[in-house]
Amino acid sequence: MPPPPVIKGRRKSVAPQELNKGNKRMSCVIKPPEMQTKKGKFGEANRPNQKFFEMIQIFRETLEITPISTTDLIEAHRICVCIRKRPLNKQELNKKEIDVVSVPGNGTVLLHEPKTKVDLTKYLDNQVFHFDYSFDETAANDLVYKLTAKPLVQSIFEGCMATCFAYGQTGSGKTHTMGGDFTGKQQNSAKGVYALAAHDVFAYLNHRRYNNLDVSAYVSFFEIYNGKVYDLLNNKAKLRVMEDDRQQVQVVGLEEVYVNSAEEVIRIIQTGSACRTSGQTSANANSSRSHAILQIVLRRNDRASTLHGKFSLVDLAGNERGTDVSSNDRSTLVETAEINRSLLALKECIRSLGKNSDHIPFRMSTLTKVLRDSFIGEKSRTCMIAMVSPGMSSCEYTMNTLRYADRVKELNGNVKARPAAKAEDPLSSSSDEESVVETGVYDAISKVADLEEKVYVELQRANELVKTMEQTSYNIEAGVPELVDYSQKLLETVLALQATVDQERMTRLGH
Ligand SMILES: Nc1ncnc2c1ncn2[C@@H]1O[C@H](COP(=O)(O)OP(=O)(O)OP(=O)(O)O)[C@@H](O)[C@H]1O
Repeated sequence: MPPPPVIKGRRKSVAPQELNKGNKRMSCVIKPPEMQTKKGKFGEANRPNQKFFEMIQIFRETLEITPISTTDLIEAHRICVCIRKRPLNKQELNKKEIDVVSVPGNGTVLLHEPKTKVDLTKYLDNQVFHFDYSFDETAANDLVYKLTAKPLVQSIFEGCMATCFAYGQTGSGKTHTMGGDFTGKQQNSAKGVYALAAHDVFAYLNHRRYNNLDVSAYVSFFEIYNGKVYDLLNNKAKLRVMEDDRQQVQVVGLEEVYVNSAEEVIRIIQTGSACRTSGQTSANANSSRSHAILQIVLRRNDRASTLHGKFSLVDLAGNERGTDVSSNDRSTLVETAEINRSLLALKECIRSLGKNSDHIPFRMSTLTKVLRDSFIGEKSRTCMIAMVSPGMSSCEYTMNTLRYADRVKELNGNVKARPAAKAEDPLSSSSDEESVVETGVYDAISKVADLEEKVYVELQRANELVKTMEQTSYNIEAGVPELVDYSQKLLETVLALQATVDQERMTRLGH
């Protein structure tokens, strides 16, 4: 068996080429006879998947680990994407689940996918991913916060619209990261990204550098479930999302509470979280099927309470809903379509922001609609913390999470500011030619945009239809999956169409 590659040193600089070329597959095969000791070097031989466990251990022994720490340089990112792995939990340990995720540091994450060939030879398909930061199971919330959300807090004092997303499978640690860690069933709200950000907001508010800003802080907390907005600070009142002529999106009637200290914000978070989970049973845990959004808003102390900066912290719905279409339950299918749409739209909006694209597909979901500010203009800052569960049984979901985060990250680093418009030279014939070509491109783009809008309207209709059908007693079980499937395909077509147009435009404009 060839030795697996070694990861050395700091990210991108001294890591071996194989791991630096992007996301790679590496195979590691162990033939059965080599591992037939009853209780060998790696402990219990009666663990299910013991062979895979041993292969992963052998692989890990070759990895050079560079632990991440609070003293690491914090790089300024307009879009930051990182991965956080949680430890195996009690249940997983009891089931002797094996840990298939390695985090050697420097932003690298490896997923060791256990595979079996037709001749029953077991092997690992090792997938390598690179992100801005990667946190292993020992990383505490404050370390994750310091490198991800903390830089965004300061940005809102500079007038930015900052957004931090917690993405991942149910049970992967989104709420643990955002809302605080658990001791038994008790959540320590003071130790989550929400609370740590609130502390820093007040630290900056009281700092002399921002004394002259004359702003105050306000908090709102709401959730989006099945495309509808519910106010968590007002007994889950259902709210409407409206867009005015200037494309400004408003959540009508959303409670915005003036706050004077971090402790007040923590109390509000506790009230909102309690409201979010009230009335739920374990069979109806819609907290993992809804997106929760905490917004800390800075408003000037003028008459109009003008918006100065905003920090949106989003605990997203479990992404396994996005892939789980096997269920025949109608409401689950509708939910799935909705979560699918919002997570796809979110990815495309962040990618459009990364590409400096003029067209941001924010209308594709309620989530992206209410976060429209976050995707527009030079003053947008985004951070995505993608959580992964380490167990072998979560392997497929973990791969989905890593791929999603990777797509969000894909264009990062290649982002250039758009070049200033060239002054027109009436004597230059080539400039005439160029402008003809560009006009052609823009015509094409606007035609495709119209088409896209029409497809979107159709998509909305299809979804409305699903909802209406859901409310009737007519037996429509067979029709719903087809409709959901149809709307999903339609959405994917639209997004692909839009990606092609954006790519074309970037190429023609020389980006
Ligand atoms: N980094 C971590 N360290 C220790 N325990 C963790 C970590 N992340 C998550 N856990 C534990 O794992 C369990 C599930 O985490 P959590 O509730 O945060 O998942 P989630 O992704 O928010 O799920 P859902 O989508 O259902 O809300 C909790 O008991 C939590 O305490």
